[in-house]
Amino acid sequence: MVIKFIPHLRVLSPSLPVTGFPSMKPARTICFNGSIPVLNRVFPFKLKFLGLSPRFNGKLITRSLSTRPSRPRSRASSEFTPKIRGDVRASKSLIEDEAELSDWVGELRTDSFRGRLTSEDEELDADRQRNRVRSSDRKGNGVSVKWRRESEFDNFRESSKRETRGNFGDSISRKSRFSKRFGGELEDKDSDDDGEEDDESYSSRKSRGVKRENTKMDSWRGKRNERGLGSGNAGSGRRMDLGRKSNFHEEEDTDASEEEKGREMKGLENFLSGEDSDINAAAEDDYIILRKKASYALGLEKDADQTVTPRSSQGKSESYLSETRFDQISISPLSLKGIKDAGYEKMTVVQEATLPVILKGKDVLAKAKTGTGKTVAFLLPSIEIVSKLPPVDHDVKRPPIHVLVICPTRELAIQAASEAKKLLKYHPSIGVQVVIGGTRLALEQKNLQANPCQILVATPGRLRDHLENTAGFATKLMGVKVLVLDEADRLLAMGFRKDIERIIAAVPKQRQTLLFSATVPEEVHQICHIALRRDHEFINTVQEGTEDTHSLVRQVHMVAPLDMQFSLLYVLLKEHIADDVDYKVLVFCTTAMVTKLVADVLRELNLNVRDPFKKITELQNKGI
Ligand SMILES: Nc1ncnc2c1ncn2[C@@H]1O[C@H](COP(=O)(O)OP(=O)(O)OP(=O)(O)O)[C@@H](O)[C@H]1O
Repeated sequence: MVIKFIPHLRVLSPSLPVTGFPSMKPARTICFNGSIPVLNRVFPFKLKFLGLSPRFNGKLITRSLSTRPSRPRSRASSEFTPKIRGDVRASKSLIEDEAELSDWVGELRTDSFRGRLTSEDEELDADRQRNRVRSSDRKGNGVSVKWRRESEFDNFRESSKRETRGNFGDSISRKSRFSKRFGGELEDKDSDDDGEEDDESYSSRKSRGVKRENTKMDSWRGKRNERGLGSGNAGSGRRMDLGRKSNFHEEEDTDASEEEKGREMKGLENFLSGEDSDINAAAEDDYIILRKKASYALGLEKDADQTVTPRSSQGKSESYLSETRFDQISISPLSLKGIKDAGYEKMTVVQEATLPVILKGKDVLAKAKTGTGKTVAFLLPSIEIVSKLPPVDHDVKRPPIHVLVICPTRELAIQAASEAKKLLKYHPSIGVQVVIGGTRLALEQKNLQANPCQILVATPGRLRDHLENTAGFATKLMGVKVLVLDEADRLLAMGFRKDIERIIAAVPKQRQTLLFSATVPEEVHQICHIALRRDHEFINTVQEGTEDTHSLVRQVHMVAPLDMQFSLLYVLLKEHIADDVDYKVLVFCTTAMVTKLVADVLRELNLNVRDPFKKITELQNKGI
């Protein structure tokens, strides 16, 4: 039976354009340059016309998701300004990103964006807006900044579509209906340099488009009026607005050719025409491609073109279980019962290799990958050693601690203590306690006093704290028979060397020391010199050439432009959830603020999101 020691966990980072870990194999990279209609459906007025990852003059540009017209911006940082990706990243602070996201989410939370999840709702809404604003149009309101922005997006979408074609392999070489139509017209335009003709065709297009323009513009204007964003120049009309748009382009891109202008007008016309069914269809196509790519990346579907990276790098068994059962080695019946109740029957490779040696009383340096059962490997023999010691007299003022386990993190310490509790189920006289940073020292002192324990699991900083500030603690440590340094490499990498040296000095020299580590760099060797006896045994369960990462943890990374990262995250989550109803996904974001926003938006999208901050507040309230 193959046992998963680590749940199938996928690590997605929506906010990092380059998500890489040292051990991560870039199995496949997904670069996607289309727009994603997922959010368009959910937040139609927010993202509908945001072409994603456009290119400008062959260079990648990004645009902000924010639609706040009220925020004053310098022209250089205008949302319409084509930006080189690197420049944007460098110049835009996280705080700005957060502020924009915050506004965006704030708007999403308003009632006006609720309940528009169906196309019917969208249509109803659009009708309402059209009717509402038709009257305001008669009053001569100018076209809003938003309109201009959307036209601009449309143009960018177009240039993006054309220029990124081919970047996406076969998937993008299939022209979307939108780009086909548009591309075809452009070709005609290219072969025709007659400016008059351009004007003519422009004005005929324009006249064709007026009615539609009203419809679409009204919608935006209505929206803008709703939000009290001003009305522009009274009586200026559309002509002026169009002029404004052209001026904008002249200012932004002095090199814009006639062809480009024509293209803009075309894009504008397409936008004004309201024929967004084609856009949606193209976006729908792109969405399907993205979904497919995501499925392949997550291993939910087999990609005909790509070979799926085997989970086990060397094609070996994924199981870390050995053939030896726990009842085949000499451990007490009470421990065996605990093991059975925990659901363990066979030992893992590291347990099989270390248990007999530790039970013989030898010091051990064990190298084993994370998640391979190290905790049981050091706890079980430790429990056996304690169970053979004479019971502690209840009258003793400072009952000794016999086993001291040092873990690098609070989580690992809690995990080890709970594993110990499982194994101690039938050893009622042996107690286990945990002391970790981030909790109240006084509370721990009280607990140690009230419930003496023979096994103590601790993080180094807090243990040192107790050594220096808890009365009688140093005396208790003088009873240590077994010292365990779990994840020694991490302990040292996290800068606990001084603390460890202090702890080693505080426990008796006559003891057994077990040092478990996933890697054995020079620093670990140095600690071995201080902590382990010379005749210690080095047990290595990591075969040469195997990767550091657990073979059951599948890793892929995708590179996506900032402005489509949320959409991509959403698609991936939906794919994963559809595949696994008992889903558990951790999403890491750059800052606490972004984390909260992403959680809020995912919740708006009806995903079951655990609020990362709620848990912390709960723990703080409980005084932990
Ligand atoms: N012999 C076994 N049979 C089946 N499951 C086991 C066995 N030993 C341990 N496990 C389970 O395997 C999982 C991983 O074990 P454990 O946490 O001890 O690994 P680890 O190497 O200490 O990992 P980490 O480095 O993260 O602490 C746990 O859920 C544990 O309950």
